Amino acid sequence: MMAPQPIADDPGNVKVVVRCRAFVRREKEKGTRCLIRMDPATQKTTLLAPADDENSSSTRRILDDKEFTFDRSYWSHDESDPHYAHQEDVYRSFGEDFLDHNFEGYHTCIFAYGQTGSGKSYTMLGTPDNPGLIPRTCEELFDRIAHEPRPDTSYHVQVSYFEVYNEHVRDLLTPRTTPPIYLKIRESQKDGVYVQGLTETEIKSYADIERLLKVGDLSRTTASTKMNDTSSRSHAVFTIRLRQITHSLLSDETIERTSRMRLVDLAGSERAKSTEATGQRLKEGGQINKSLTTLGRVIAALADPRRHGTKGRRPREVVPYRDSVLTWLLKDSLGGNSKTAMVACIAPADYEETLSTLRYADQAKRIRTRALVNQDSISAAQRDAQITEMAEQIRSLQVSVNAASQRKREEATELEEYQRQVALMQRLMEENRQMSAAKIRALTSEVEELRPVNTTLRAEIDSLRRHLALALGELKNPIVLPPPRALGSPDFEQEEWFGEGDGKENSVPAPTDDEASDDDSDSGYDEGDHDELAQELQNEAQDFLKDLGLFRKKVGSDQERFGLREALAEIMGNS
Ligand SMILES: Nc1ncnc2c1ncn2[C@@H]1O[C@H](COP(=O)(O)OP(=O)(O)OP(=O)(O)O)[C@@H](O)[C@H]1O
Repeated sequence: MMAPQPIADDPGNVKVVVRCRAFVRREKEKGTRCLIRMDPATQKTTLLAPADDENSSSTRRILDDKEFTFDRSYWSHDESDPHYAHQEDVYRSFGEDFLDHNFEGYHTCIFAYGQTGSGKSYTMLGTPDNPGLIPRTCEELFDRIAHEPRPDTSYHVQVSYFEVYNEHVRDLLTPRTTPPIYLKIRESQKDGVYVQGLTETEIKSYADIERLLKVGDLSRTTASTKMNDTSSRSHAVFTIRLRQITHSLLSDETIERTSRMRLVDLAGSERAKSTEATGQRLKEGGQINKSLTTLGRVIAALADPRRHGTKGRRPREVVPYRDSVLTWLLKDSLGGNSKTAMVACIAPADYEETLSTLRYADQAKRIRTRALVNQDSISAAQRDAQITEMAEQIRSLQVSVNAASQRKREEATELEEYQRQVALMQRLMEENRQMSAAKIRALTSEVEELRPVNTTLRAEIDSLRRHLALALGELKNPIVLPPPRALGSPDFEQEEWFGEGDGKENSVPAPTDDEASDDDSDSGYDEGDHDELAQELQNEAQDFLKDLGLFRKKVGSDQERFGLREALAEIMGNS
């Protein structure tokens, strides 16, 4: 759809009305005097200075009567008064006009301002018996749609409801959550300032709206303060969006009007002293006052006649919309494309607070907005062109969707490949694990097989050691045997003699001349031969022991590698 084209520019001032409520029980009990006078003929509102004993001002200044003139002054203080303004009167003389503007295609905004407990919620929402501006406007909206239908027009109504609490935006048409969900504020060329993700509900009847209002009011942040049992601690913004699509058979033209009606119930301005607030209430009060002060600065900047900056005058002052969430959201309604009204609600017996409200309202009177009819009209030919353009758009979107799904498919293939690789890796790892287990099993059985060989070898080593020890002992202390002799030979006697000799046992016989000339090797008892043999045996034994050491080491390293600690430790212990 094309952006709505303005067909009429209606610069006008913000409409300001004031409403004075009745005494509440607390005030009646105190026997408070009413400080407000209203003249129905001139729409003048007079704030009377309190008597000395009623003066709550801390400075005890001399207070004067103050007079203000507004578009309307609603006297809702004394029901017996012929000029008493009922809820119906307020709607008929003021709210109804704004509904007319909506049907004409203008954006509108009505906001209620005033100190805490001054009657803002009563004016905007009212009670089931005395409904206020919001329900009355909605009821009449559907009444008009039902009873004055133009056969060539179709109507579409959407509503949204949110609150600004402690500088956060919360949807009132969704259930409360803990922690609360806060929505973001966005600004765009086309839509201006808007709340991102806000629920916009299509409405078919007033009954739907009644239901949604109940949901929203239950969700709204309220609390009991000294000034009001059910004090609204947030600013609540109820928005109705009306789309009227008219098709003229005569000109074959389609006209679409889109208008937005904002109905704002602000939180009450308050003095901590009057509300006796502490803790959370005091913090809320601080935030409420902060956003209302910013609203005051925005109003002051917009009301400043110099802001339109003609030659030689001071340049246009920057309006501090962005200094609070509330003013940012109401930017368009306060100083832009909107017909706007303010209902200043006042309590009948609070001079200071009422004076502040009336001054605020008096300043708002000077704000000028430039309301436009938000209308988009297209001929049949344009509509056809639009349809063609949209069809083209759909086609290109289809291409994007296809490309996106192709990308998705590719991503899916990549994912599949990844999963395949992971599976492969897992399989390889499993195979490795199985191989290691098999190796360990094989080594274990090898060790088991070697165990008896090992035992045998140990036994052999032991016996060899013993042999070696004996051989060495024998070499060191040889047993001398008589030389072999033929039986009956003449030397036999001599041999005996030799045995007795010099009485020494095992003494070496003196060699004969022949023997002395003989080579040493002939003798089996040569000392050098003994040493050599001993050395040889020793070396062999050492080699053997070295081999055994290597074998042990091998078994030890296998034990390390394959973790057969216990089994091998046992083996090693045995060896
Ligand atoms: N015009 C009126 N006629 C009768 N009672 C009224 C009128 N206006 C307000 N009241 C009563 O005054 C009390 C305070 O009104 P309300 O809750 O509307 O104040 P408020 O300005 O919205 O306060 P707050 O800022 O704390 O939310 C309520 O009990 C309400 O019923």
